[in-house]
Amino acid sequence: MQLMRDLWSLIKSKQTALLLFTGVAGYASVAQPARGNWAPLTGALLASICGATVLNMVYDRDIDRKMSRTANRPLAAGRLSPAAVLALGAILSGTGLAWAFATAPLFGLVVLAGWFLDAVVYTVWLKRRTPWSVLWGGISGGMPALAGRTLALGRVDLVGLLLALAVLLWIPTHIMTFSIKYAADYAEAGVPVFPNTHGTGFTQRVISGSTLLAALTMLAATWLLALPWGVIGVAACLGAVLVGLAANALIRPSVAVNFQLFKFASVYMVAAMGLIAFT
Ligand code: HEM
Ligand SMILES: CC(C)=CCC/C(C)=C/CC/C(C)=C/COP(=O)(O)OP(=O)(O)O
Repeated sequence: MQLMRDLWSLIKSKQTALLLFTGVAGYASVAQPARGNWAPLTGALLASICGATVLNMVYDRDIDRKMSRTANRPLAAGRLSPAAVLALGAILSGTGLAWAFATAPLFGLVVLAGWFLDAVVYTVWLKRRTPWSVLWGGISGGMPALAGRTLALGRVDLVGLLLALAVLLWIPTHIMTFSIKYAADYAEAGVPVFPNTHGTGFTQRVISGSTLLAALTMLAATWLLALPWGVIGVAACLGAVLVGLAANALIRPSVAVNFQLFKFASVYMVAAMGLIAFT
């Protein structure tokens, strides 16, 4: 039972679910998909995302041990063998990437870009060196949405790029809010994050600016998709709530207000991508 729980926690289930959902939304945003089908979309994408995440867990086990939030993860706590989990991450990654390339080379390239930016550029190269690592992690996080759209359409288009950009611009709302709350933990582990390197005020200004841009970018995507006006209105309202929460965090900064924004950021992404997927 503990083994099952440990294996489950290796894939950061909530993060993986949201990433996969953005891929589904990108795919479903095309009314009549020209290529591919749901099996490679969900299967190859899920295996690649899980593969990258499992490899991230292996590489980060030393810093995870130093943070109270992550110290009980199975590798950090020594309950699983790094070699075995490395093999699992490699198998998942290999299967997912091979399936993606076999389905459609362009889809494979976008999935590979997401995998590489997370597993290599973010995790191995930048996370311990610079707070700007989140930029590359954010680009990686936008790749599932672009991959889904690209598989359905057979080419990269503006809407796909806007969906990926919306995820990237949403990243500060998602992770910088979180790193304000856990700044001491990150400092302890030696991971540079904006609140520690540039100060909380600067971080909050970046969050507000990029939240506004993320909401506008998502709105532009819904408009280009020619979704019904009512749906665009709902997307605008959701964006307005997100921007309002970010403005509140800027005007009346507190750990609680910030964390409220972190939580709502996930709700916003699910809802906005849901509107795109199911309209
Ligand atoms: C630079 C990129 C990213 C970083 C550094 C990052 C970091 C984090 C961290 C530290 C957590 C908290 C984990 C915990 O509670 O222990 C988290 C949670 C989460 N992440 Fe990310 N993340 C990134 C990108 C993404 C992307 C692109 C998505 C999906 C589109 C995503 C979805 C989630 C979800 C759904 C959660 C759970 C949130 C909750 O508990 O309310 N993340 N992320
Ligand atoms: C198409 C494809 C395969 C895309 C890959 C998408 C993917 C897995 C993005 C990861 C996003 C990311 C950098 C999370 C950071 O985790 P962290 O290590 O900062 O979080 P932690 O501190 O909780 O471990």
